Amino acid sequence: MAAAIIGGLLNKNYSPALIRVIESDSKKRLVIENKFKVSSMAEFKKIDKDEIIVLAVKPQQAESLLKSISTEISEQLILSIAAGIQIESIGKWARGHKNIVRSMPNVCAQIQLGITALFTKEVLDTKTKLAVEEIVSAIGEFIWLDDESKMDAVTAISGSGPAYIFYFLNAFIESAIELGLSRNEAEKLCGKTLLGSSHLALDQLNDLQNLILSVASKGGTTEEGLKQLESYKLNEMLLKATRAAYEKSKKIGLEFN
Ligand SMILES: NC(=O)C1=CN([C@@H]2O[C@H](COP(=O)(O)OP(=O)(O)OC[C@H]3O[C@@H](n4cnc5c(N)ncnc54)[C@H](OP(=O)(O)O)[C@@H]3O)[C@@H](O)[C@H]2O)C=CC1
Ligand SMILES: O=C(O)[C@@H]1CCC=N1
Repeated sequence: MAAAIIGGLLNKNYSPALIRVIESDSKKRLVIENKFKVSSMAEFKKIDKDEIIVLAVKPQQAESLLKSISTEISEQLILSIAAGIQIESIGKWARGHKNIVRSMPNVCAQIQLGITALFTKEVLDTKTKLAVEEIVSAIGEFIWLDDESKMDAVTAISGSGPAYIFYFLNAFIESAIELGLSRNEAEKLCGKTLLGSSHLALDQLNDLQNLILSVASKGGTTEEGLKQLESYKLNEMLLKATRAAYEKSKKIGLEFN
């Protein structure tokens, strides 16, 4: 995800000189430097107070990392993308630090079509708020949440969501092959169907039933397919899947916080 954010910023003509990566693995450091032409450090050192620290490690790595760098942090803003990790914990691990924004982006950030949810407990000054928004808009769109607890739902929906869509697309392609199409044909037909349908639906999200009806001609083929999806209760399965991800996000919160 960190690479996606860096890529997005560079794509928006952010100067590589403004970005520094902390990476302890020397081989990885070299790859990052070569790929993005940004500077990197093996470990966190004192930084300017108006720099933003993007916390992009795995949730289980956040506590030890923050504790180890807490004496180096002063009033910089910490922008966390770690799933489940609450602002209160980040503050605690960083010796009472307050200037924290918690966010949940998604993997579509890689092509700057991500959606990021943001939350902070602080009243950010305009400059800091704009700087945060500049970072997340480099990887797509963003929304501010009014309640941190919504972050678990966001994680289950737009954070994890791309994986459900990839899972669906993979199954869709396998079905197409099962019906006699070649892999190439199946990938092209299914991929473009998903892309076109997404674009069409984005304009009419409050009228999806109507869109469904516009495809499902009376007595036609789509009706038969839809009947099967309904009889296997795809909607209930989706609810179960998103609820499981939501509960896991809450559990990570409780476990590490
Ligand atoms: N993947 C996704 O779609 C999304 C992920 N997230 C969140 O983003 C965060 C990162 O996820 P993701 O990018 O998938 O995970 P990765 O494991 O790919 O990235 C985490 C990186 O942090 C590095 N790291 C660990 N400890 C340190 C340290 N002490 N100093 C410097 N670097 C360190 C890891 O290095 P090493 O491998 O050497 O340990 C690794 O390169 C997670 O908290 C996740 O919840 C949020 C939204 C979407
Ligand atoms: O699966 C995860 O835990 C992370 C958070 C959202 C997407 N990936």
